[in-house]
Order: sequence, then structure tokens, then C-alpha cells
Amino acid sequence: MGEEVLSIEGLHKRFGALEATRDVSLDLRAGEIHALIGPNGAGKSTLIAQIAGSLRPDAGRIHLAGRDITGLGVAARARLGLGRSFQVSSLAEPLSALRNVMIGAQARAGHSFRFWTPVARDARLVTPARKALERVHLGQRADTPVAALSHGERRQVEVACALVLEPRALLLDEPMAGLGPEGSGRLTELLETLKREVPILLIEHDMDAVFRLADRLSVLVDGHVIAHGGSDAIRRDPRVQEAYLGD
Ligand SMILES: Nc1ncnc2c1ncn2[C@@H]1O[C@H](COP(=O)(O)OP(=O)(O)OP(=O)(O)O)[C@@H](O)[C@H]1O
Repeated sequence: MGEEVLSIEGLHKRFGALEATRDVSLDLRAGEIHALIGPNGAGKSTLIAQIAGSLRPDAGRIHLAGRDITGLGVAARARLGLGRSFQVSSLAEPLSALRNVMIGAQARAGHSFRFWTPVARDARLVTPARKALERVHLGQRADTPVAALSHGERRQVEVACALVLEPRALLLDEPMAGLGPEGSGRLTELLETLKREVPILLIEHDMDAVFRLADRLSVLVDGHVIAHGGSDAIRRDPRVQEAYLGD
């Protein structure tokens, strides 16, 4: 296995009486896709929010490339190399794919780009944004308005937005949602290639995609990791089968 890029140790999060995250520890290693799966309400989004920095854990630590990022905010984590895509699309439809990725770069980097520089003229953004679109095989569509892109291509633009700051690790939250077989097939192929450059922590409900893509899986139930391992072991695990049969 590759070296550890992201590590989560003993994370806890409580909402009133509800323990949404209970002593969760997991890591992400270079070259891999680690899938986080679990039935509805298991706590996947709550965990991702804590890793991304939009939600503070009550206890536990998060390290990125050996650095403790537990106390940092979203933009600081992005600048240190944590890329993420969102469950709900945040793309601006009338703007080109390129402009969307540039805006994504500016938003993620926070104050490190001067806010009074018009996004379109900031050369520091054009080159990385074009490169990010090429990495998701959309170089030819860079100047096309997002409104004219297919659903699958929009997802690729969202991945490009997450890639533009050259992250060390990627958090992808349900990238296959709403895609047909063709779109999800194309995205699956893309992620298979991309993981060699950037390891991916993947939350996904599409189990075909998960079992095809994941090198390791962690199964979350009631805020707790009940099983961890490779696809075959997870598929056969009676605790996992029981959790999903009840879903
Ligand atoms: N801000 C909040 N305040 C109170 N309870 C919350 C809050 N956010 C999430 N929860 C609760 O925490 C639990 C875990 O929710 P979460 O959305 O993380 O699950 P999930 O695994 O992402 O679910 P899904 O697959 O349906 O998206 C649920 O019981 C949810 O109702």
C-alpha cells in the first residue's frame, strides 16, 4: 500500500442526544480509492463535513500529509491540499466550464487570490483551470457553457473544480448520483485513472461503481465503522449484509 495521505483518528460528533460519528478512524493512502459506504442516515455526510472542515468534531484528530488540520477551516484545508466535490452541484450554468473551474479555484483558495482581480483576467487561474479540465478529459469543452454540457460532463467539471488546486487527496461525495449507465461508466473510468495521481475518499450509493472502483471500503452504520476491507470481504461480511437488508 502507498503512503498515508489522510488520516482520521477517533472522530466523534454529537447532535444533541444523537451520536452521528462514533469513534471513527480511517486512512487514505497514495494510489487508492477508499470508499465509505453505509445506509441512509449512517453518518457519511457528517463525517465528510468534518474532514472537509465545515463541521467541527467534538473529539478526534485529522491529519493531511502528516500535518494536523483538525483546527483549520475549509479554505485553509483546501490550500493545504484537500480537494472536494459536493453532493449538490454548485456550477454556474451560463458560464463556461473554464470559468466555473476558475471560480472554483478562487473560492477554494480563499484570500490567497486577490478578490478585486476579475476572475477572467487572472492568468494564475487560467492555466491551472485548463489543466484541470484536461485531466478530466474535457479540454475540448473548456469554452462551452455548462448549460450545454451533459449531466456526466458537468460531473467531470465538478471533479476539475476539486482538482484545480492540485490536491493531495480528493473527497468525492456521490459523484455518480443522477448519472445514467454511460455517464457513470465514463466517470468510473476517469476515477480509475485519476486515483494514481490523487487518492480518493469516495462516498457513493452506486454499489456497482463502488465495488468496481474501491481498493478498500469502510462501512458506516449508526455513525460507527462496522467493517473495513477489500470488496470481496465486504460483500461477504454478514454484518454488512444485515445493515443493507434493513435499509
Ligand atoms: N446538523 C444536524 N443536526 C442534527 N442532526 C443531524 C445534523 N446533520 C445530520 N444529522 C443526523 O445525523 C445522522 C447522520 O446523517 P448524515 O446525513 O451524516 O447521514 P448519511 O449517511 O450522509 O445519509 P444519506 O446517505 O441519507 O445522505 C442522521 O440521523 C441525521 O438526521
